[in-house]
Amino acid sequence: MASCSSLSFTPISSNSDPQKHSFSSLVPSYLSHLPFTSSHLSFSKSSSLHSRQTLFRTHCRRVPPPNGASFLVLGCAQKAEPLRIMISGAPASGKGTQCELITDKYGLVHIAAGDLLRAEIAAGSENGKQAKEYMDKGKLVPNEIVVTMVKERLNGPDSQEKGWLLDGYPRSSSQAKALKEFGFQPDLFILLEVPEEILVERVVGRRLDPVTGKIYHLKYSPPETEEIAARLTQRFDDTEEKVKLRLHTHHQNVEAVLSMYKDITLKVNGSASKQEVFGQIDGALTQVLEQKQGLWQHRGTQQISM
Ligand SMILES: Nc1ncnc2c1ncn2[C@@H]1O[C@H](COP(=O)(O)OP(=O)(O)O)[C@@H](O)[C@H]1O
Repeated sequence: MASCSSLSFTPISSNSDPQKHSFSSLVPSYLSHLPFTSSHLSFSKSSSLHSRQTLFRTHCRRVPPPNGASFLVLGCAQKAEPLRIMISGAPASGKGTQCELITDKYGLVHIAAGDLLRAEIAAGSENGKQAKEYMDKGKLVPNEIVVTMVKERLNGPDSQEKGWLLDGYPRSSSQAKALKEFGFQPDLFILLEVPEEILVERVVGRRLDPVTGKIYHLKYSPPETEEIAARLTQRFDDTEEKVKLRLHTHHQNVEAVLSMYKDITLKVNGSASKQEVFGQIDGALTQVLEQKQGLWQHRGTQQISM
């Protein structure tokens, strides 16, 4: 349901004071189908339009009198639903880099299945111990561990409010189906495509600065100082042997996942520069946002004029 940050009703042929009326008495059944609830509405003696959130539209429309009273709906600012995006690609295809650029611009909550699993390992939990055995072999961690973990993050209030960017999930059709059953449907599925020889080189040279969280590449994006160079770490599964296993797993599963999202898939050449890759993704996200905005405008107009 859309949220309406504030709506003011001002009676125009009634003597009544809107503040004395409850939502249900003031706005009976003829408005009850509007895409917001009474808890989202506020009444005001004044006719000002308050808007506290990022809003996409306002209305100024006279509502036909159903029961003698006549109201001018001065403003309903609806918030379109936030973006829900999935990003997929082989190991080192650039998901992390693009996720950073996307979240910076669109404010989505970044949920990376691999990061959630590494956090479990770092915490020494039972799930983490089990997950590590699979990750060491470049295999998918069982759904019993991954699905619940991801679902909980998607259900978090931040993800619900700001929208989400799901990275590295789903990696199999069963994971995609589980997500669908829980009612999570993305607006766009981004697939980064990079030739295998580039991927292996990227993975083997990839390093992490544990202090800043920044990712470096020994050849393509070397650390700025000797001090940083000295503290860089390598992910335990970023070796040539393990990345080949991970690539194998990726190729085994990617087609099945893609087939579930084929209508909303954006394939991007991930071997282009990071700005070029982001340019394509950004263009698609802008379009999706415009479509969502248009949809809400259409729905709102339809419902208000009923
Ligand atoms: N959705 C998932 N389902 C099962 N296992 C996963 C999932 N996401 C990540 N993993 C495990 O974590 C490992 C690291 O994942 P990730 O950090 O996304 O790196 P990459 O995509 O480069 O392999 C994977 O090789 C796999 O073992």
